[in-house]
Amino acid sequence: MTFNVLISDPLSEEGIQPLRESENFTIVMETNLSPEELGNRIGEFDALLVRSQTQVTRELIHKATNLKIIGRAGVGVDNIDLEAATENGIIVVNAPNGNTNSAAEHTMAMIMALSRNIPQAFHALKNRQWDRKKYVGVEIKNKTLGIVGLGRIGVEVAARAKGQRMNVIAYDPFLTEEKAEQLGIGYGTLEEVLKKADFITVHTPLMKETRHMINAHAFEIMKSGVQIINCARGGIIDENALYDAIVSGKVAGAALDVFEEEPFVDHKLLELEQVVATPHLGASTIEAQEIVAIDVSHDVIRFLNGDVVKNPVNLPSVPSEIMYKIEPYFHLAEKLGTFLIDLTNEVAEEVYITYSGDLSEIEVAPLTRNTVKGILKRYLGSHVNDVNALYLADKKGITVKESKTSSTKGFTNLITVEIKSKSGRRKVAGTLLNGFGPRLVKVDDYSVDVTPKGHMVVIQHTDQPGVIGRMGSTIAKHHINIATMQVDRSDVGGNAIMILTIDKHLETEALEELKSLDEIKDVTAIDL
Ligand SMILES: NC(=O)C1=CN([C@@H]2O[C@H](COP(=O)(O)OP(=O)(O)OC[C@H]3O[C@@H](n4cnc5c(N)ncnc54)[C@H](O)[C@@H]3O)[C@@H](O)[C@H]2O)C=CC1
Ligand SMILES: O=C(O)CCC(=O)C(=O)O
Repeated sequence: MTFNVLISDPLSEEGIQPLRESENFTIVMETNLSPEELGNRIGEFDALLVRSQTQVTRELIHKATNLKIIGRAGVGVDNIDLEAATENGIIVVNAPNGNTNSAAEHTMAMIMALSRNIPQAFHALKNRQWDRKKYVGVEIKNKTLGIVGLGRIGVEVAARAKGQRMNVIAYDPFLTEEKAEQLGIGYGTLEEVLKKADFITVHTPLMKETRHMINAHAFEIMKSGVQIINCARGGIIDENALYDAIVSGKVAGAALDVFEEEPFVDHKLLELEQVVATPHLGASTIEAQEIVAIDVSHDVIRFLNGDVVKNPVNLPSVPSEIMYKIEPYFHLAEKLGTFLIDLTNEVAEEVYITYSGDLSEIEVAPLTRNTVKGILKRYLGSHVNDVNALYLADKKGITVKESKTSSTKGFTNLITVEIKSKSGRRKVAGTLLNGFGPRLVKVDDYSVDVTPKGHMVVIQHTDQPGVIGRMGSTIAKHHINIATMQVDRSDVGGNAIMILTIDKHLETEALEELKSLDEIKDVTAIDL
């Protein structure tokens, strides 16, 4: 199978070598498409690779009928409509580590440029003006750098600023006093950081919670003469409030790499001499571009070849050593879900999944997604995948609950799935037998031992002589071969269950004939 990959922003040629070298990938690099042209072409592609320029909107995603994966060669995914991608079962991956150093170095370069007026002085000199008085700067040694958002880049900026003998104070909702102490920096609330700092640099993602977090009120509580740096995302700082704060003299200068609207060429901020700016260059180094492109290329290859990705954005990431342990259960989990929803033959209202034995000690969220995928496939078809299974269940009002128990019931591992529907509850359980693969071991309270695979028939009947013979001859009449048969009963002469695996699908006519037999209470044909 060949996969078509569209690269719509400039990516490092060395970085996309893994894709070029993969036999089953066709690469199209078109970095100047208008939104309309992109919309017209996107339907041809299985994968889309972008940086921050291409806007992957809901509208574009709706046109992307074959798209399976969006790779963001960088960190921020605010140019991608994640909800629309998730809803449509498209996985989004990014490259969160490749440009950390470059962004931190750029931030330091901006702090230095700002404190010593380097861009302004150079600009004057280019215009043949030798002015030493006008461009007197400030030292950064012993000044306080306030960092808002102490993630990968924030931490690297802190280390570099300490190297420049700055005092560093940071705010991040996940930062603890102990962690700050380990890093040798101060720790404060947002307000404390804003009040104490001489330089303030933001390193959060742009989200609704961080949009305009540096606003008119924030500028009001800052020290007079504060300098502001934004190498994270335009929109974290309110540009109009920043303009006013500079004009009023409250803010002495600002260094901006990112803007609310990009490209940013015609804005009143650029008219202010106190503003230095770069056109979103934080990650623009040879090293960073190569690494981020390599990272997303590998994830695209992994995903389209059916392997587990390393940097999912709209799926929780699971460490590879855990993934290695649970991957063998994926098939079992999905088949249990499908088997049970077919048996229930009604819309699920609640789904309970219990993991026992070995599985009680590890992260099982991917198994829950696979089970729910197995269930929802029966309502929604192949459009359901790992990415959107839980999202779609939620949209359909289906509650999914996961629990763990160390009780093994004699199995080293056991997944029990129970569905509550309008007319009651039904459950199945399955195990993975070492060396023998998945087994269905319980249907409601009956014990069975069946490989959940292929064409199956579940027959509920009363336990009495002759049923098996009559059922067998009815099936034979329809030229269907029975491959395996499992029977269990509640008690002698009570309720019983028979599970057959057969060589072809049980057609309606045969099914109705089976149902009409006296002792038979229900028959369900299941194709896994
Ligand atoms: N200018 C450029 O070219 C580049 C910009 N970036 C941008 O830098 C930003 C940070 O990147 P990373 O450090 O890799 O991300 P990260 O995810 O490692 O760190 C983000 C930090 O922000 C914190 N945070 C979230 N909400 C917050 C809030 N309300 N207040 C304070 N902190 C909050 C998080 O707890 C996290 O620690 C992203 O927006 C990314 O897009 C990244 C690379 C290059
Ligand atoms: O692709 C780029 O150059 C921008 C990098 C960036 O902003 C990010 O990684 O979030």
